[in-house]
Amino acid sequence: MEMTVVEKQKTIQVLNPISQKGLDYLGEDYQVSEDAQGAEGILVRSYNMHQFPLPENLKAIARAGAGVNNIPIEECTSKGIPVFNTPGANANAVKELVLTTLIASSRQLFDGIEWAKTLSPNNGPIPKQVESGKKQFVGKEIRGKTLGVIGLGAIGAKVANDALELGMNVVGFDPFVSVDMAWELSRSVRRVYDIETLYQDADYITLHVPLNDKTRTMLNKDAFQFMKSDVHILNFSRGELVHNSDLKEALEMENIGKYITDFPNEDVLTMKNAIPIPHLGASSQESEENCAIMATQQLKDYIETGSVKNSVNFPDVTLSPFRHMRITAFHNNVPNMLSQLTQIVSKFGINISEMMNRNKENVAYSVIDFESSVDSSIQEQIESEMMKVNGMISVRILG
Ligand SMILES: NC(=O)c1ccc[n+]([C@@H]2O[C@H](COP(=O)([O-])OP(=O)(O)OC[C@H]3O[C@@H](n4cnc5c(N)ncnc54)[C@H](O)[C@@H]3O)[C@@H](O)[C@H]2O)c1
Ligand SMILES: O=C(O)CC[C@@H](O)C(=O)O
Repeated sequence: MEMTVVEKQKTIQVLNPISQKGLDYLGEDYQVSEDAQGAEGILVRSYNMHQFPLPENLKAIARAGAGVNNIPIEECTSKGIPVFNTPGANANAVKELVLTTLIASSRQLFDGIEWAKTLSPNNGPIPKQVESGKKQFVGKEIRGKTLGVIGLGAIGAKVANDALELGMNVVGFDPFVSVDMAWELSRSVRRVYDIETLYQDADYITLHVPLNDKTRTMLNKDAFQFMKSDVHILNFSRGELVHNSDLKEALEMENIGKYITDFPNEDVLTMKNAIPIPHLGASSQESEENCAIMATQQLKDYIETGSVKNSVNFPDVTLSPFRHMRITAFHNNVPNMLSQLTQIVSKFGINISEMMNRNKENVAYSVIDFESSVDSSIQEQIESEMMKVNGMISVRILG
């Protein structure tokens, strides 16, 4: 009788809806579950993972999106779990919504629509009421006005370039802009090196920075005091970048004009001249598919080969498939690690076919390919010896 050995499927836990186009990339060796039971990978969008107990067997987390402030990065690093994101995959979707709302708020479209919905035939013919009431909603064209873009990454650079095409003057601020993004950016964007100049010059300000300890509440009363009193501020990055009570006061006192945000909270909903949008920046079919495909591929590639692409806490390493066995080790970025690891391998009389080491800030990732396979008891011994090396965080044996 012929026996079929059924390989156990790997489990990927999904914490938010992930486009099926992305999940299809996992193939039949994987099962997708909302349950943490045995999960080796997690796919997540905006779910807040800070109080979330990480599954015991977890190998990696992939964020289908850009911002990773909902993930406990430090905890993941200390446990040797890479966190991936999908840079640029939703940038076009966000850019389109930023430009849409920039024009719509400038033309008082949101207020106008709300007013139109309140009209009643009891007060006379609707067309007559429209024509007599529309004068309250005379807006401004954006052509010839100045847009200040804070953060010139994947989204900010796209917004800046397209705003120029719409006839705006664009001022950009980003002290850490990457070389790739600097190449993307039109030379007509005027870069400034002090943010106050941007605040002073801009008729519209759009925020495209990550939320971190340096950017939290960066828009506060000290910032608002430099701005034009009719400035429109667009926040499609994160709510916490803006100081709530300072914002409320600035809007009440008409020190700023309007606040358009993709991140409404209890306070924002009651603020004068605030326009709440229910986090729709990345909610296009194309963007959801792009993010899901990129996140799934990166997660699967890491689980199966140890390759690292677009991780926020691991160094990038592109690896070709291995023939027999591969060891990946994640450790502190200290001297002599690779030689300690090769010594352990050679003690077991194993030939090494390839090895490499990459670092990122204070951590590093070493990969060693074996020229032959070894049985599971030797694998266990190698893993346990490597885990004893000073500075070692995690070890995986693949194959
Ligand atoms: N509304 C949405 O649905 C949505 C979608 C995607 C991204 N986002 C948010 O937008 C943010 C930006 O996304 P992205 O794809 O452009 O990311 P990105 O990493 O490509 O760009 C961020 C840019 O901000 C710059 N920066 C960092 N700190 C800064 C500071 N203090 N001052 C000025 N610039 C600074 C960086 O140098 C980088 O160029 C994300 O972190 C996320 O929070 C929101
Ligand atoms: O998943 C989403 O809908 C939003 C994602 C967005 O906030 C991001 O940071 O990429």
